[in-house]
Amino acid sequence: MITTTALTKRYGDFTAVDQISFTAEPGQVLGFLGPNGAGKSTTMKMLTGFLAPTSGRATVCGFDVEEQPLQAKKALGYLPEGAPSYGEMTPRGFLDFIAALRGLSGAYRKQRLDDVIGRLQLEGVLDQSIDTLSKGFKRRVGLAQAILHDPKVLILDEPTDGLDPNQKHQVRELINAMAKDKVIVISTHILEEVHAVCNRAIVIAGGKLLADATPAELEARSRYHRAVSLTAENPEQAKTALADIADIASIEIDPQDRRLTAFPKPGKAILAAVSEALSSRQIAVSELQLEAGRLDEVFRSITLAQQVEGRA
Ligand SMILES: Nc1ncnc2c1ncn2[C@@H]1O[C@H](COP(=O)(O)OP(=O)(O)OP(=O)(O)O)[C@@H](O)[C@H]1O
Repeated sequence: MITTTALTKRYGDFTAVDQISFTAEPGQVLGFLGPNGAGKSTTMKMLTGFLAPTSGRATVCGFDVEEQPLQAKKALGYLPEGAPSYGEMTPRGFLDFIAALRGLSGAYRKQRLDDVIGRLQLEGVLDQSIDTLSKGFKRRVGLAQAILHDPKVLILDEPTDGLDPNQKHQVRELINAMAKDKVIVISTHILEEVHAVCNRAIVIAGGKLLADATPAELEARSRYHRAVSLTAENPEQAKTALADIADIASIEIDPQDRRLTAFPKPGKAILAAVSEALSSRQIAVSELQLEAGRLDEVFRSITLAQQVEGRA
């Protein structure tokens, strides 16, 4: 389990992280979402003991990160932003070095090394210097060192950054496979990643925690939540056919792709009425979809509102 209590980092007059408090339990994959410079990495660095907070505190598995740093660090694995720094080492040498630092020995050490090398598919590059690896392999070596001691808490700063779509998929599967009994915190800009791996999302902007919810709860804040969108041969004609449905608040036709979206009045369900109105007027529709909500739109509205407030 991890907790932060009013965790704050100031650089002179500038507040990079502003009183962030949350608790995360095993089984949670918590996504830190936020625009560039939001304070995600700084929060992670304070959680992992790499940066001292100006005020507030963080605990990992009950250990205060500042007062009991060794116990806290033992319980966590950390993938920092970017790549591992020991570029002249090979992945084999680097992982051996980390295994020694983590105090792994004997059969367990071999089992853990084999496990992470296999999971991250590093077999083919074990003896090549890290400097000469592709960005994706560097990232995978970084991930391997983070999970080598099978920690209870994993803090992963943009774990899929620099990976190609197949590798992204593999790393997301790896995170899902490890999620059951660990607390995993990942930072990301990629909203589809939140869908793919997170069961909870914290939105940070301007150093402040602005939302803490499940991805579905965030989507429910979208104006697209429970909207019905469709592609029709003649969208204007479809719009006219839907005009009399009392529970529709508004209808928009996208000027780019000509897709029609009908937005329900608060709390209303309109899918059945839309289908009925279209079929009774025999309007051809190639595709019709009930929307869950759009995370990108919710993300924009939360973080832009903070920017406006921050400037005021
Ligand atoms: N050592 C420092 N001195 C002054 N300002 C800093 C320092 N380190 C970070 N900052 C500032 O703190 C803010 C938060 O940075 P941070 O790296 O935590 O953001 P982030 O959310 O991780 O961004 P990104 O998504 O771009 O990685 C930024 O405005 C950054 O410029």
